[in-house]
Amino acid sequence: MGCLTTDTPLAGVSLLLLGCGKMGGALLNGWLGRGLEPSAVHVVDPLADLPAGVTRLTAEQAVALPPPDVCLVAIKPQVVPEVLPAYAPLAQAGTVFLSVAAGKTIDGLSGLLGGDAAVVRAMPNTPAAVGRGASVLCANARVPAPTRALCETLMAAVGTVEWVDDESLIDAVTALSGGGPAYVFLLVECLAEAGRANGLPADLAMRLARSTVAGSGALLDGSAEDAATLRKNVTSHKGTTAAALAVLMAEDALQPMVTRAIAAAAERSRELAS
Ligand SMILES: NC(=O)C1=CN([C@@H]2O[C@H](COP(=O)(O)OP(=O)(O)OC[C@H]3O[C@@H](n4cnc5c(N)ncnc54)[C@H](O)[C@@H]3O)[C@@H](O)[C@H]2O)C=CC1
Ligand SMILES: O=C(O)[C@@H]1CCC=N1
Repeated sequence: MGCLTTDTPLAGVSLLLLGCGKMGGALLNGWLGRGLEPSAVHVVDPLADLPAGVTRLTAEQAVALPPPDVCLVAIKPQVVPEVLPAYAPLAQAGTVFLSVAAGKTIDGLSGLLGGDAAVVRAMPNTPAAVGRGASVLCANARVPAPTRALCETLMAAVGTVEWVDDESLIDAVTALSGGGPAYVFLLVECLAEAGRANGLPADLAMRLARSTVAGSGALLDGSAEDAATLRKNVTSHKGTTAAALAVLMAEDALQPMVTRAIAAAAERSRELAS
């Protein structure tokens, strides 16, 4: 297993990526930016553009090489059942499979890898590309403590990490933080469109929407206050924000809609298990 140090925690870790699209690529960019050596990374992905120094392999080549410390599974959930069995020899040789595939359960993944694989199921999000991801991890009993620590080190290198023992929670995690960046970006789009509808030039509205959401995220991140307090700090008594929040916080407005959206995503995650 790769040697971990606090200075360069990713130095010496060997990695195989199955899939280097939006999420696999975001994680890889984050890891390379934090000291992972490109020469220690092999990727099986027929289509993705790869960063300089990273080697592309076929599945046959990947299983013929010495087993990597970690195999990241970042292919679409729908192709996992047909793709994963070819990598069973790596599982038998001690590689831990770190899967970010939505919905795919630890038992299901382990079964595709021969039945007794060490599997960590993770749900990250794309801000990992800039070191600001949020991941939740869950491991099976076959993952020894040092391997668990290695997976935590990898995910912690690109953002916050939390562990859960109850794997069923990962469906709601997927709905909230896995897809969460999309909802925030939609808010930017909605703000920009609302600004345009209220008379602003479209490009100015989009610039204001982007910097308002990014700035609010930075303020939230650096603040000891909770989100409700930061919201109240903006809201003057009988002022303009209060007028907007009366619409957004009406009984049938944003909260029930967001709760329904998260429930729909969690249900889709459960469906993707099979
Ligand atoms: N995009 C996101 O924000 C997040 C995605 N995920 C999960 O990450 C996984 C990947 O999703 P995305 O990156 O969004 O999809 P994507 O379509 O961008 O990437 C998938 C990649 O897999 C490659 N691929 C297809 N067949 C392959 C094979 N047989 N062997 C190796 N590579 C193959 C494709 O060429 C593509 O580059 C999914 O399981 C998804 O649930 C998890 C958290 C967030
Ligand atoms: O939309 C999806 O299924 C994946 C999982 C979380 C974010 N993207």
